[in-house]
Amino acid sequence: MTATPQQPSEGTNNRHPCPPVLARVTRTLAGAGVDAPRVEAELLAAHVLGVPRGRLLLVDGLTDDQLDQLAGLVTRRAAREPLQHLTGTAGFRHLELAVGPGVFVPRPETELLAGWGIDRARRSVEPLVVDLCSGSGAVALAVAQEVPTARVVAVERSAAALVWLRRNATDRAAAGDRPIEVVEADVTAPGLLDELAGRVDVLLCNPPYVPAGTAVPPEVADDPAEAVFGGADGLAVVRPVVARAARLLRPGGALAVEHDDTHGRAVPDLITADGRFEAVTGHADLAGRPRFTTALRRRDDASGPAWQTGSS
Ligand SMILES: C[S@@+](CC[C@H](N)C(=O)[O-])C[C@H]1O[C@@H](n2cnc3c(N)ncnc32)[C@H](O)[C@@H]1O
Repeated sequence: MTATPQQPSEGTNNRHPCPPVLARVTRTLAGAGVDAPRVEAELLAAHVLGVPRGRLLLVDGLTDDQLDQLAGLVTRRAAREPLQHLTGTAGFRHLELAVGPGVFVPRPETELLAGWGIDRARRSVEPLVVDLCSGSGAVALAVAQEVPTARVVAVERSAAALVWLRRNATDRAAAGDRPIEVVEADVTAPGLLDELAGRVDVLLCNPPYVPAGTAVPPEVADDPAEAVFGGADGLAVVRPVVARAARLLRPGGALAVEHDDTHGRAVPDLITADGRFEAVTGHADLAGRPRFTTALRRRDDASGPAWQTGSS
């Protein structure tokens, strides 16, 4: 799309009607290899106009200034800057989260993991839910919104991500959701949240899991590397998280861990091999690829409950 505003045509009152603008933006984004160019064209135009996407065609076109602003955003998006960094927000289930450089942009596939966790949490009266590797707070805040009786603890290590997490947590609390507890910590640290050992009802985690060296699309390259890459085999954070989950969950408590689509066997095997889980189940994402694994903390722990012995 050209950044030069068009001359207003007679009768448009200095307005550029949306349909042809959207068509041009769509062509530009498609040419840049953006996956859903029409949807993104509409989202960018809606952002500039300050209206919901569904109301775009009811708007009386864009002004010259708005067209300029849109052209600037389209240029950046065509250079594959993430859409959510341009709009400053990311939708996640029923939430609109603030995101930007320094924090992982929440993905639609993680909504499924969050939904599974929410369903499990609703089975307890006042569930204790832990979200490890919390990033923007997407999973933790979705639970807090959808399970108002839940006590939710969100753990994140990155100072940059924590800024967004705390901002989103403050915004949601101001909107009336039960405040979540934000913990700055390394989820692989021995002793993490030991004070909750054996008491957690649901533990959710979307860790960095892409094997180091894997080629990723430009938008993913804009996410912080520590949010994306999980060591040589992609399991460097998953392994200690599973051990920690076994220690923190109560008997019968529920675990869900997101993983790479190449780990559809490795993560269920790893959880099973721990010996403290049962009902280990793989789940696919919206595209049908293996995406997260769930399990329940065994009630009959033959090796003795780790949460009583002090081991991790
Ligand atoms: C894939 S992102 C997930 C963010 C969020 N849960 C979501 O689903 O959108 C992984 C997050 O884990 C954080 N992280 C990576 N290693 C960590 C560690 N050892 N301890 C705590 N957080 C870590 C990263 O900073 C990043 O925010």
